[in-house]
Amino acid sequence: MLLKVDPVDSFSGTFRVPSSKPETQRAILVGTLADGTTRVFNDLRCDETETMKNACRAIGAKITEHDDFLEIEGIGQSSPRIGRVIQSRGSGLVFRVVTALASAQPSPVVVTGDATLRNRVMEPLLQALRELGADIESIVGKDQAPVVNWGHRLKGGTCRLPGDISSQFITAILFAAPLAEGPVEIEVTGEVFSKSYIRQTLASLTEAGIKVSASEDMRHYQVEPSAYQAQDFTTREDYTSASYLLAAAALFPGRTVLTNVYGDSMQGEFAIVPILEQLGVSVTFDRATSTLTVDNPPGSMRGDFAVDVRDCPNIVPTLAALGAYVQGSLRVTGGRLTRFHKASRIEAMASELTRAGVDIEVLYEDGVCDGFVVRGAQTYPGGVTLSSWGDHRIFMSLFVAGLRMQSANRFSGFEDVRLSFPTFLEEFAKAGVLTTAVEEENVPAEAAA
Ligand SMILES: O=C(O)C1=C[C@@H](OP(=O)(O)O)[C@@H](O)[C@H](O)C1
Ligand SMILES: C=C(OP(=O)(O)O)C(=O)O
Repeated sequence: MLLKVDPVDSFSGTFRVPSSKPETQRAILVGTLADGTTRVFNDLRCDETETMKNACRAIGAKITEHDDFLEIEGIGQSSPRIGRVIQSRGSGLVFRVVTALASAQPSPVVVTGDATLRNRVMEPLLQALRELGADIESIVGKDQAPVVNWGHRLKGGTCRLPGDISSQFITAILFAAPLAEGPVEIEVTGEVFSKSYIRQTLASLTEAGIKVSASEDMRHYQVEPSAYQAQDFTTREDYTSASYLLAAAALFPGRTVLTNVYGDSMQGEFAIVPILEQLGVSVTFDRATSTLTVDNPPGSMRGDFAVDVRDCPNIVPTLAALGAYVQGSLRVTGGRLTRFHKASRIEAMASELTRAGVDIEVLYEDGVCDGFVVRGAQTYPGGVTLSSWGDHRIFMSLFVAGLRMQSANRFSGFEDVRLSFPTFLEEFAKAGVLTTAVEEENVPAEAAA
């Protein structure tokens, strides 16, 4: 099925931002590894947090979903009692952290995932776990998922990881390190990208009572064997999900209000707020009502803008969509990590937006695609079929880009919003965005070409 989405003349109203996926996933992990009961209020319910819950249940946690909070009975000091096969579906974070945790228990475990996950880079993590004493093998022999962890425990010591492939490798070792028999040191080589996600991990561990320290440049970490302590969490808003609503608000003059917004997030994608301000859009937080108001004056988004995304990788596709309407140019650099995400996100956005008539050029550094420059226009004809490349964030970004085109577009991959933003279509429907699921064979030949 494809989703036909009609463009709109205006965008305004009140919309609810989903709770944070990274915060919810980290809280589930801490609750699982802690002794006693953890409650996670305002948690995000979506496929990828469900995958984390199921993986944690397989580790031995008891997780109950109440109306407005999760209750987790953790496994505490007992070593993880991991089921024989753990399914991480498409979630990089689940696969990487659970693979590391599986190293800290005594019997064999297979960790696997879907076709997308099985294509993602895992070799540096497996290598680092081996340096710490894990006996881990890739079943397909390419150091990718699925893996079997033979369960010879995590001894400790020093491991090395690259900083420019995925911060989730560092997060994974940090979560497992307190369970090792001795202290763990992580040395990161090369530049460290996605630091905001490592900071979120460090904050979760510190609040849980783990003895962890990090150097200022985030290239050196030390973790002592220590116990996770149960606690209550309240999850804040997700700025990657918010970015789609904020970008839509920036495409049309007027006022938009977002709810479930608290304004003190550690997520690097909070950068979408200062970026909008740079583009001439006003953003005001009201802590008393937990809302954010966007006032977009006519004539915003004019000029030449440059953004570095090395600390906010997940808004790269959103920025490409936004850039399609910047009267001047938007130059985005530092996005090289996104080629290791669910899709190669810069290539995906450049390819699909080019098909829609957008002037977007991929920027390469050291031979790898690192960013793009997009020279926007007032509008585009639309009437095209755009692929999500199997990636929820590509679908949501292209959907936003289509809102100001002249005629309806069709998109693949709309079902994938359930991974991170299950209410995406309902929220956009509040602004009058009309969507219709259509059979693929009904697509006119010229649109499908
Ligand atoms: O730890 C996390 O929750 C995440 C870390 C980041 O991964 P990368 O460092 O691979 O970009 C981010 O892009 C991903 O969406 C979530
Ligand atoms: C965090 C994401 O994915 P992953 O955990 O698979 O990297 C995402 O795309 O939102």
